[in-house]
Parts: sequence; structure tokens; C-alpha cells
Amino acid sequence: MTLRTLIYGARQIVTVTRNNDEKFLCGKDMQAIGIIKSDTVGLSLMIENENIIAIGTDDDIARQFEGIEVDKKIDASGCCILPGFVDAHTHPIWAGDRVHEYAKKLAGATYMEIMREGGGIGFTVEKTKLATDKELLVSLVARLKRMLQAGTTHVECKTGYGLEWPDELRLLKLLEQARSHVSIGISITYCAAHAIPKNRTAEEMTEDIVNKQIKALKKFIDSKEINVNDIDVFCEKGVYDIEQSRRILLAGKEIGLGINFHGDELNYTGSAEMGADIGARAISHLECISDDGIRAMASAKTFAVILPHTGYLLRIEMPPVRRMIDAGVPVALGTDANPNAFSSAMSISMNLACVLCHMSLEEALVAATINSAAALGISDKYGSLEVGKKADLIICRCPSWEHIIYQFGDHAHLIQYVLKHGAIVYAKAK
Ligand SMILES: N=CN[C@@H](CCC(=O)O)C(=O)O
Ligand SMILES: [Zn+2]
Repeated sequence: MTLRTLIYGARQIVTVTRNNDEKFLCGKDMQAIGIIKSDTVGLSLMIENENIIAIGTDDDIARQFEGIEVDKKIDASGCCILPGFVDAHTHPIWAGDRVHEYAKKLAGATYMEIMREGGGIGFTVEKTKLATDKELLVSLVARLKRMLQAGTTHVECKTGYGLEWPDELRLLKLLEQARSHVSIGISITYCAAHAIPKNRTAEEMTEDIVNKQIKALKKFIDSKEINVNDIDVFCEKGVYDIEQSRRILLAGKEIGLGINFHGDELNYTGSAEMGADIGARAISHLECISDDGIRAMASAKTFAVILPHTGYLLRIEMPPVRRMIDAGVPVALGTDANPNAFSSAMSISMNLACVLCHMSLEEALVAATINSAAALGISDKYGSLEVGKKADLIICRCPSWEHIIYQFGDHAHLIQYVLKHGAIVYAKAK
């Protein structure tokens, strides 16, 4: 059965890419986004089943589809249509908030000081272990629904609050189950190497992950019980060092996972150079990246996933995003949603990226859509509004698309509809 949906009357359609086939944008191209706008005529976007099949003026689309039945019409008068946001980095499955640590951080404690005292990831691992499957699933689904309502139509979800295999496996199974409770798209990243469990060493855990966990994981992937896309490690002084990280990431690559990891965040570790060397698709954070690291990522076209909310709340220096863009590193964005950085709205990450990382509005939008999709390896289907791509989009009531970034924290007021695969998955209450 063919289902057609027509969105009409829009004042702007932000396609993001200018030519079909652009899988990501970098350098000066991040500034030159595709956009159709008119002050005089309405603009339409036609969807057939899950896909966009035409974009044009209301008159052109009406002519093109004359006599063809349309099942649903959405009035977008006075609105702008944008691609749904792709959040390239989150940790959404956990129990036990860390508001008490937020207060400590405001009083001057650093992330690593809190972690060394048994707080941080260790605290969340303990609370997650104590929670029931039902509690974890309910809170996970609630967080994913919040993201969807904030305009995110696809999200990368990391494990990482289990650390040991049985606990990580439980998180993987719950992430898999969440797909049937919420319409957001999910890419799963295996992040057992997120911290060192109590009474274990980094070396022991590296052995465990490389020789046991990844082998066990492969069986679940091969049987199609669990879909895992990427492998991750927290490559950081006092967590996994550069050689341990390399071994874990390469073991993941060996079973077909993409390399997508935390690097050069609190200290320079050489993560960017190592990641580029082993063919990483993406490296997150990069606040302490070196010039050599920038050059290596630019030439390997490894995505830098920028997480401005984290740097902002930890009061650390922002990554050198301007230098990265100028050097040709493809830049993507994420919220980093986790109990340290509690946030789920990409519009807030974009605003912070503009103000604190000196990105332009266009660069921030590119980073939050086509480039985030490419950082997850899915930009052939997602991240821009093009004929043939999935109809993942948001309809915002505002005079021009920039308002979704400019009106800080007001996405709930601006977003009228969110569509996933052509279906309305969120409509603002009238
Ligand atoms: N840096 C490592 N991981 C997360 C923080 C997770 C946590 O503190 O619970 C991050 O990306 O910011
Ligand atoms: Zn993270």
C-alpha cells in the first residue's frame, strides 16, 4: 500500500546539502547550505511511504501530482522545514542521577577528582546494577522520547554503565528493546571500556574486552539478536591508555564495528593521531587535540564529534573547532546526554557550539544533521532533505530556520511536528 503525505505552505525548506550525493560537508562547504525560501509562495515537500519524493513550490508540486491521491496533508504555513537532528553521541541508559556532583563541580571539583573519589561513571555503574530491567527501560524510553520531541530523529546510544560483560549485555538488550517503544532511530555503540571497574586494572579489562567480551558480542551480532554499529573506549589519562585503546578498538573493528571513541578530552593523549591511523570513523571531545592530530583527522576524514555542553559544564577549554574546520576536519555534534551532562536538545548544543566554539549558524546545522549522520555512517539515508532520502524532518514555526538555534532552549515552543520515516511522531499540543 502506498501512503502519501504532503507538507505545504512552508516559508523555508532547509535541505542542508545542495547536491544529492553529498555525504558530508567540510571546510568552506559547511557554510554553503542548501535552502529553498520564498516570501511570496508556499513551499511543499511530498512523502511517499518513508521517503521524500519531491520538493518544490506549492504550485509545482500540485501540478506534478495532479490527480494523485494524497492520504495526509500538513499545513506548514509560516513554518520552516529542516532535517531531523542526528545526535552523534549519547549515553542514555543509566540509573541514579548525579545532581549532587553537579553541585560539587559548581564549587570547583574537577571531573577526574570526582571519578577518583568513586563518583562519576563508577557511581552510575553501581546505581545501574541495582536498577531492574523495567526501571532502566522506562527511564531510557522517556529520555529518547524527550530527544524526539526536541527534534532528534536519530541518536547514537552508548552502553558503558555496565563495564563487565553480563552488565553490558543487559544494557545492549534493553537498548535493542527500546526500538519498539519509541520511534527514534538508534545506532548502538559498545562502550564497555568506559571506566575501570572496582578492583580491576586497565590492563586486565583490556584483556577481558579484547579476548572475552568482543568474542561474546560477536555471537549476539551474528545471530542478529542485537545490532551494534560501533566500538568505543574512553582513551584518557587514568582510564584506558593509547595502546590499550588501540587494541580494544582494533578488536572491535575486526568483528565489523566502526571505530567511534572518546579521545583527547581532559588531557592530550594522541587519540586523534591514533584514531586517524587505525581508520576511526569518529572521535569525540578533542578538547586537547594537537595540531598533528588535526592534520591527521583532516587527511583521514575522521569526524570530530564536538560536545559543547560537556566543556561548558566542566568549565574546560573548548576544542579548537575553528582550526579543525579550516584544516578540513569534518565536524559533527552531539549532546553527550549522560548523568554528567544532562541535556537532550541538539538545538542547545548548536547554540553552545556557535557561542563557545565560534561556529556559524550554518556550520552548526550541518554538524547536527548531515555530518552527524555521516559520523554514524548513515548519511546515505539521513541528515538532509533530498529526494530519495528518508523523510525524517521537523517543522518549526519561526520566521527563518536560524531561530531554532537563536531562541536558546525554546525548541518546545518552536517545533510543531516531528516526522520519522514519513510518519508524525510528535505534534505540539494546540
Ligand atoms: N568522558 C566519558 N564519558 C562521558 C561522561 C560519562 C559520565 O560521566 O557518566 C562523556 O562523554 O562526557
Ligand atoms: Zn561520552
